[in-house]
Amino acid sequence: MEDCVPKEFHQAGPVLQCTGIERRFGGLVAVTGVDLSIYRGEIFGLVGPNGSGKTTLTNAITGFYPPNKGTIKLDGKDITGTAPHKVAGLGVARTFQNLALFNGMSVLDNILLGRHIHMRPGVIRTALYWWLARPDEMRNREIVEEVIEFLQLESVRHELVDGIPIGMKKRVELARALVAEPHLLILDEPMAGMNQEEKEYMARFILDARAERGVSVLLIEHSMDVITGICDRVLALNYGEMIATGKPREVVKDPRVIEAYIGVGHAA
Ligand SMILES: Nc1ncnc2c1ncn2[C@@H]1O[C@H](COP(=O)(O)OP(=O)(O)OP(=O)(O)O)[C@@H](O)[C@H]1O
Repeated sequence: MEDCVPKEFHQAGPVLQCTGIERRFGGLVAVTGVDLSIYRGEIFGLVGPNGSGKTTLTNAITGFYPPNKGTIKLDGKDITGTAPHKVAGLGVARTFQNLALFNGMSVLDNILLGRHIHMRPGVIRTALYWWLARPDEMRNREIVEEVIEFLQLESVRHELVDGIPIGMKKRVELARALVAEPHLLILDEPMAGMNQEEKEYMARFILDARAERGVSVLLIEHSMDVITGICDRVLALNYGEMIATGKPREVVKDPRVIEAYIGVGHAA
């Protein structure tokens, strides 16, 4: 697997290393024997048919469903089983397959929520507002403004998220993840439900986030055009197991991947 890591990423070293990951739900083995390394600055794709274990793997990494077996290292440090809020505090941000925005709140307020991991509450802090809390608040506002501009959300900033189109909602979710200033960004189907133009915008934003904000990305995506267009490497899962890994153009042509998607194996 390491053989196909482009040289520039290999030199930068891994940000995430998963080894022998297994997660069961009762008798169901959702993910088993998964090894995966993401290098600094890489955009790493995760593909597989519905129910193949992609979300379960990301839930294991982010601490929502800790693995039953295996280890997860972030920046070389073992974080296996670490609680989700702590994993977030270590620089991992994610978006969800089903939008997790707060309806009834504005775009701006939804994005501001992404800063919560950098907010330090406390009685003394509040009492010393001008000396301690205010600089933090200014930084929060500054980064939020920066990300709103970066993702071109200016025109909808005061609108309720309920009323904006799906493509914009997905962008708001990305904004909320980016304001946390992550170094690893996990995107669970960020282009689901989008039209072609919206997809192209989102692909551009992901590439720019890597280039301008230095994030590494784990991208779950069904569209093979997107995978071959923006990912450096890709891992394909089926029934919770790794079936192919490597360069996107090779993985999408792999007969096991084609079979998994077409469902030939399911019929047998
Ligand atoms: N909380 C849970 N409890 C029980 N089973 C679960 C749970 N979460 C996932 N599963 C099961 O684990 C398997 C893998 O599901 P998972 O959602 O990880 O797949 P996926 O590849 O992300 O699918 P999709 O593309 O549809 O999102 C499925 O059989 C699913 O039903």
